[in-house]
Amino acid sequence: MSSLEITARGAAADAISRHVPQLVKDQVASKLFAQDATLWGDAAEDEAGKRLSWVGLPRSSRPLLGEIAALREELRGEGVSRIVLCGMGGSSLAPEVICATAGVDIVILDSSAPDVVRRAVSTDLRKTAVVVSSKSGSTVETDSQRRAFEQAFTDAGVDATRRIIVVTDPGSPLDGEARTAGFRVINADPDVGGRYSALTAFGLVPSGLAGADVGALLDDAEAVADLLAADDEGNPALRLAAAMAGTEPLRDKLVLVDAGTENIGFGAWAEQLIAESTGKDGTGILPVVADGEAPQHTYADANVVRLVATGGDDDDEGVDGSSALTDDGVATVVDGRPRHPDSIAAETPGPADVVPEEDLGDSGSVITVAGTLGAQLLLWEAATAIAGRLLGINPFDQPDVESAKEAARGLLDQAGSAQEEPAFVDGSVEVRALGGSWLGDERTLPGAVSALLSQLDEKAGYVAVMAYLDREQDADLEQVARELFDHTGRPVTFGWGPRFLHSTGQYHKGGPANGVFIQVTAAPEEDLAVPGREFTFGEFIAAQAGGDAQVLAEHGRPVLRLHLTSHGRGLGQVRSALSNPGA
Ligand SMILES: O=P(O)(O)OC[C@H]1O[C@](O)(CO)[C@@H](O)[C@@H]1O
Repeated sequence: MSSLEITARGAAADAISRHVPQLVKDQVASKLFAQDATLWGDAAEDEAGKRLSWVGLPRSSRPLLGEIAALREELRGEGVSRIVLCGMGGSSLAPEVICATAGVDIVILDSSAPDVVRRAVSTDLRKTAVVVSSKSGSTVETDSQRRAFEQAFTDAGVDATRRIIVVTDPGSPLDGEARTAGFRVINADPDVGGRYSALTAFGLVPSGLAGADVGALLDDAEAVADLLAADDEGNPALRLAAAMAGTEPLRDKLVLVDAGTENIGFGAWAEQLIAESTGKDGTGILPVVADGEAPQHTYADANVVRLVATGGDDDDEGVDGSSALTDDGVATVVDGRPRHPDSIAAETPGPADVVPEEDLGDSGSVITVAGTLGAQLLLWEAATAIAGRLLGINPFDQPDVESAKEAARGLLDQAGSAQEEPAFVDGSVEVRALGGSWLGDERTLPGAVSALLSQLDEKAGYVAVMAYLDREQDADLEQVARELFDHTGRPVTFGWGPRFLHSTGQYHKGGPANGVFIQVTAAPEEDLAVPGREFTFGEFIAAQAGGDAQVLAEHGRPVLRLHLTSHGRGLGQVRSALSNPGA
């Protein structure tokens, strides 16, 4: 029996009733799984035509399993007990969730901060194997990380060609370079985009080498593939897509709440999939990852997704617009009675009765999702692609990401040139304000935070905190997202830089122009050279932050740049100012 369950309340249930019949009528599910590239309109057809192979991965990825198992045994035989994954966005987010959920260790290196890279390359090197994953083969963070590891292995007298495994598209720049250098290379399916690549070699190789049961992951995905391809009102992908992107007016803040799911860190993976797929042409769905005890997201544009443990959650049973898989197929619950969609469609052609708004408690729109990780990876990929059709956008391109990379390259070329002068310095924090004259005559850090928050659109806005720091050692900073939410009553996202540039970065620049941005950077304890390159890791991450801030400001977004000249003291000041805005 498959274990995929979607229930919905309020506006989300109403959206399901309103949109799913048409999606069934248009045969969207079966066309998607037949890789029909016309589903998103003419402008998207070319890109979609080379980005749909993921629908077949539960089967087409099977040949990888033997190769991964053999490689894992070979490495263990050589004393390898530590797997490091160098990769950004879709090249590392899935393995992080797969391994956390499987309870196996893996080190994810998705940072260009010198202190973070140094820690990764100088720990247990003799027991370490490194997977270098990059679909394009041209991501500068990943290339720099590889260079650092290659140098470290050489310095330690370890044969790097025995310890570096490369995953990349056939024919990418990295493919050729790695084979020439003698590294093992595993090619991935080129017709799958990064954020849809969880069930390709990008998700499976590092996870399998770390000890996760990737065969079971494919089994769980395969168990629901036919259900997700069915033109049927009980299809969970159709329901989730409608609930995500079909509310009227659109509730475009999708709050992902860990409400007991066994899929650890799932929100961080879904965040890139949803934000980078939908955040363009001035529209999109903003994932707001609310880990832990979620505060009440009761603002009118919130759509709350409760990720519950597989096996269901009795809070919402018997509620309209829900679909639950049972042994005998799919039942949709209407008026508390399990009914097959066919019988419902016959009897109730219009929207099924929606639970009255006043009965919804705090949130006007709630979606509850349960399912194994393998099943949910395929579910959310299908739902996001279908949501793109409902939003009228191409879910397979990321047009605005390149602009930030280009700006970063430009700043690297000027590397060493002094950054623009700060507006002022408060203790150990340099303060810069971009994207308008909103700072006014504020000359304290708390005052600057208040000035930025005064730009926040109270009906549709969000705050994005972007910390180019060490997500292990500075992890506590993430709590400011909750504190800023409590203060503003508006959604707050928190991203570690440059990691978020490959996740929500597209949305920040291409999505609705209603974000206000707080960027935190720091001088490294000690810089680190990038072997063979004319810049250091410290110069690179500073250029990434500067480039992103520049592009955001060019898009008219207000950006508050906070640079710590002394890590400890500066971080304390920033924590205090963000925890008590206007204090
Ligand atoms: O796997 P690559 O090509 O290194 O790209 C990493 C990530 O960067 C992006 O291309 C842009 O953010 C993502 O779509 C992708 O997952």
